Amino acid sequence: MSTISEFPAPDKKQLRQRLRARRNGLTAQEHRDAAHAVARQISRTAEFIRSRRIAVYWPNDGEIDPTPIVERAWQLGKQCYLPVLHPIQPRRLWFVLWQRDTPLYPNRYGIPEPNPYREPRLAAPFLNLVLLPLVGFDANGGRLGMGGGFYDRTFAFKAGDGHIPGYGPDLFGLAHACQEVPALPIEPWDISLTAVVTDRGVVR
Ligand SMILES: Nc1nc2c(c(=O)[nH]1)N(C=O)[C@@H](CNc1ccc(C(=O)N[C@@H](CCC(=O)O)C(=O)O)cc1)CN2
Ligand SMILES: Nc1ncnc2c1ncn2[C@@H]1O[C@H](COP(=O)(O)OP(=O)(O)OP(=O)(O)O)[C@@H](O)[C@H]1O
Repeated sequence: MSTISEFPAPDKKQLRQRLRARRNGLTAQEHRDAAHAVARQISRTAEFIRSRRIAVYWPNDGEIDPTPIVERAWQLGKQCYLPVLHPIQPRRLWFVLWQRDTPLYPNRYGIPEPNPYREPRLAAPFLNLVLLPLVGFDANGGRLGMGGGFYDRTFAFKAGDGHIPGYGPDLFGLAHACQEVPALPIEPWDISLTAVVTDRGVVR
């Protein structure tokens, strides 16, 4: 019997709704404070300091706003990339360079993204660090995303048969501290995170 199946799988869809409502219930001031606290935590990590190419995201639906860390990265001469929905492969992401003056266009979910045919594009393995938005997390590295499996598919190369340990970017999940839940089911396809960064600290 596998350990995974011994956990009663909580209704992930319901959990997602509850956690999304929770972070959307934060005040504008709480969102700003959390964004700055998370930026401060990230900026101190060895991973951030050594990274030259960092994937971030455009905040959506009450997610931690990465703007303060993007500003910091730009000031330090690091390159930031935004996820772009892959035009052909379902539920995979491309990463496209995002500079101060890069025009952005809403994708099918209304999330702004750069034009992948006009701006430089980077394959996922060549990123050094990826900041990814979480809907929920637990103390054991369990994670809950929007449910599309976009990040799981895009970074599946970091695990499984034939993978090279340490190959590919570090992955930091970003979340409000209030997104923590006691236990999430770990699914076979879940990618493992290097750390979860919240406004309260870094959980490795
Ligand atoms: N800021 C941000 N950018 C991101 C992601 C993300 O989670 N956050 N993604 C991470 O995967 C990718 C896009 N995936 C997404 C998946 C679902 C929804 C979403 O809002 N879904 C709606 C249903 C929309 C529909 O049915 O058309 C919902 O769940 O309410 C948004 C983005 C790439 N960019
Ligand atoms: N590497 C993969 N190959 C094929 N299908 C996958 C892979 N990873 C995830 N999936 C599928 O994607 C779906 C969504 O997965 P899950 O609910 O774990 O998404 P999530 O982790 O919340 O989303 P995201 O990765 O976008 O943050 C699942 O039905 C799963 O079967």
